[in-house]
Amino acid sequence: MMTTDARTNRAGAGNTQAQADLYRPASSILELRSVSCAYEPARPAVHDISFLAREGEILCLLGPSGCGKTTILRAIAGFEPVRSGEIFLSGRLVSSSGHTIPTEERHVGMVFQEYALFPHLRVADNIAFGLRHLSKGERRNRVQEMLCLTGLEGFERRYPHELSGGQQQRVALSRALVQNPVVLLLDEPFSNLDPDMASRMRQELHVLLRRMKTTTILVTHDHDEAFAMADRIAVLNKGALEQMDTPEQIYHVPATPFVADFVGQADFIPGQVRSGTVHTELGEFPDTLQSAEGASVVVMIRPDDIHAVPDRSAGSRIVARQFRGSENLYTIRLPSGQLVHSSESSTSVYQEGAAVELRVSATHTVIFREAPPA
Ligand SMILES: Nc1ncnc2c1ncn2[C@@H]1O[C@H](COP(=O)(O)OP(=O)(O)OP(=O)(O)O)[C@@H](O)[C@H]1O
Repeated sequence: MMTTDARTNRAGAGNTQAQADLYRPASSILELRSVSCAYEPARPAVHDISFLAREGEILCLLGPSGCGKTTILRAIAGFEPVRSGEIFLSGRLVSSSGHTIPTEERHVGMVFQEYALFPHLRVADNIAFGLRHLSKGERRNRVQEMLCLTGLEGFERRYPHELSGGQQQRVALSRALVQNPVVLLLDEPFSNLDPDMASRMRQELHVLLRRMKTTTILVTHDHDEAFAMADRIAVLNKGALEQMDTPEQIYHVPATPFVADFVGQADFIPGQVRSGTVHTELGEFPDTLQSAEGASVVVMIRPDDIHAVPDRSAGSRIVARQFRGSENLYTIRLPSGQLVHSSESSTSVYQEGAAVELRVSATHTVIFREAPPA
């Protein structure tokens, strides 16, 4: 398999004109330019996708089922041809319309939901599978190094069926990482683990990827997972890229109502623009859209920006309390009947029906022309 040097050389190679055409300066490890893929000609599964991943970056593809996450991952791996657009790995053109470099020449590492370990091979042999070109001694050293990094020392002689789900996942990761891939592709790698184990594995993997400085593309439909793992998140909807940004920006400054709604609890309060200000039942907000006088807009507010204070004379009422361990999430009915949410500390316990005054912190409110479809 490849070494770091081979990677650098490959990106800079190209003695003939034909080769030169296939290479471009490696400003990024992975770049997609206006990529579209379709299983059926008339219905693109992903459409006009552009993004790049920098060296060592952990990038999450986040979106609901069927939005095209796996298709993008498969196109990067070379399993899926692109209809139009280009994919570059280390500056090398690997996919374009009518041109697909085979998977085995892309030097990508992959871990799928079901891990796909070889059941008849012991842990050490599973990890060493892609290292057959190395000498026996070198192979042993590399496997030992991975066992140590992933905490699998002592398990090398076990078969996959003798391991827990979390241990199997570590073997799958080791098998991918031991080959020093240009990019590591992870497709919902925690979906087969129970919540506690998934959370532990997320933290372990994060530390490991940081230590190895491995550029990683992680597919998930779970926004908490994306927030916990990613340097940047690409939010997808119906085959299109809605927003690509840091987790904080995605959460606090969503580009579209879909993103706002998908990545966390959000309330959309209707308002009217008068003299550059949006007037709503919850108060006034600056109109960042610079709408026409009298225009109808909605204000997106997160529960952490709405603070509920008990006040017998207030017109809003607590409808429900959801205890979430570190916080209470309250559903509150405004005098108009609209429901909004407020997150309060776990020690602030208010009864159903209690009257509360709502204070909104305007720092993270976002104005949209319309609410997302119900
Ligand atoms: N082999 C296939 N043949 C035809 N259509 C397909 C095929 N694979 C996927 N699709 C369609 O392409 C679209 C994108 O699918 P994809 O698997 O990439 O979505 P996803 O976001 O990964 O979904 P999930 O989270 O459920 O895995 C969907 O509409 C899906 O039905």
